[in-house]
Amino acid sequence: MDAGGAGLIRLPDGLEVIVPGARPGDEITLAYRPPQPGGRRGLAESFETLAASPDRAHDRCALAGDCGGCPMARLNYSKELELKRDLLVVEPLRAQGLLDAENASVVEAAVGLPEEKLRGFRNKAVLYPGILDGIPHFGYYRARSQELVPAEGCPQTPKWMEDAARTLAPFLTDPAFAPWSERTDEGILRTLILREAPGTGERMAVLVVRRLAADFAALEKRLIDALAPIGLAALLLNLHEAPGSAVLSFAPGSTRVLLGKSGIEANLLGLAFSLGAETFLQVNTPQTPVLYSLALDQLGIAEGDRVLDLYCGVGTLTLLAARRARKALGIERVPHSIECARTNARANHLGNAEFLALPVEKALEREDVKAFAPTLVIADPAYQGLAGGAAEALGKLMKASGAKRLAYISCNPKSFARDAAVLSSSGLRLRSVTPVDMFPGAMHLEVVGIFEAEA
Ligand SMILES: C[S@@+](CC[C@H](N)C(=O)[O-])C[C@H]1O[C@@H](n2cnc3c(N)ncnc32)[C@H](O)[C@@H]1O
Repeated sequence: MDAGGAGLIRLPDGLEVIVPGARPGDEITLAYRPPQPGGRRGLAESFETLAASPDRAHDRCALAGDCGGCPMARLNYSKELELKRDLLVVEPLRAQGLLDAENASVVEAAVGLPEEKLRGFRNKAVLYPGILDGIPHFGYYRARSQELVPAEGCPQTPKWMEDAARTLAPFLTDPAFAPWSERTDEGILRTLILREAPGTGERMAVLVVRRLAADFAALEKRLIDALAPIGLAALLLNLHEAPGSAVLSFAPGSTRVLLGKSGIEANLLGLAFSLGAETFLQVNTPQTPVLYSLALDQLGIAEGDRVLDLYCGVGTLTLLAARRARKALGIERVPHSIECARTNARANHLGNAEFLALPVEKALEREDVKAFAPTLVIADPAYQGLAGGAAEALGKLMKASGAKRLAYISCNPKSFARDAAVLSSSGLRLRSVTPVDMFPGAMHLEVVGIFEAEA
């Protein structure tokens, strides 16, 4: 398979042909378009399966072929984990020269979900409205397009989220709730965000609107009544007037409460966290504590440690680390997340956790951050990884402060491999890489990399 989840055939002359929909182990006949002159890869125009791969799964997702979000859901789960580990994690590390004879076995087997948790694991769904063949629906966009695929039947989505979407769909024919079109800028409703707080099960819905219709107040009452059986703890309205594909508006005053509270309360590994409309939290409920525990256990926090948590969001890992350490310092560039982190620290009576609202690449150059002199570091960056010189600056800071270990959690093994090469050349040894599957079915793996300071 290629890294996008399509089948890939290697011909004896070294050329490759991409066969979307085919799986490793399938026996097929195909017609294909050869590569462009100078190119290496051709594309299948059609294919016929003579014998299906023994690793094919037929019952994991009925939408897998149509929606394109989970190309791996047509394989059995153990094969999916094995392939994703090799394609997404081993290959980029090898390309960076990090898997030499000495380091060949640093990549562990991928940690997957138990079979019974492969359904309904999402705690967040971002659904788009649309009218398909005259019928109103909420759904996901088909991979690499803005074509709507109705969400009904998506195995990742909990049933109550499907029920909420089904309840609201008929309202889409009301002009005060009509689907917004990015192309024409007509309509009202941009997205429906549904969230469920891990640990407590509290439910939230956010209606993101491009504009408010004059008669929205009348509709509001009917929406609230219709949603009553869903048992929402929070129903919010987010006014998002800017063009573009950002899911909601972060502008002050853009979110108001229609029903219940302004946020929901989560409990993660025994600590309480407030979730607002826009708060970042890992989307996979059963796998989040697995990921965090693995990173914190492998970091090996002792009572006297000073833990620096980079890209800390609302302080989830900072506070979990603070519970085991002498002091923890979280750094994050979104000021609102830092406010939430401070509130979360107070709510959990963790007075040994502090937070700074700064871009990491700038913070690592500051004297007060250097003076914190961490003994251990956590980094959990966004897709871009330790960007803007942060990898080099982190290597220097860890050396200067004599920090023992770094736990680097990454949602993008490619930028992880790039950063691992920089960190390795600044005196940190890559001890282990554990892939953790946060998105079964999708071509995605999270990794936890542990780096040790060389003696
Ligand atoms: C993958 S999230 C991790 C959040 C947190 N560790 C958690 O598990 O909930 C990455 C975080 O990095 C923040 N971020 C992105 N770029 C940043 C930068 N240059 N400096 C600081 N924070 C940044 C994002 O706002 C986001 O909260």
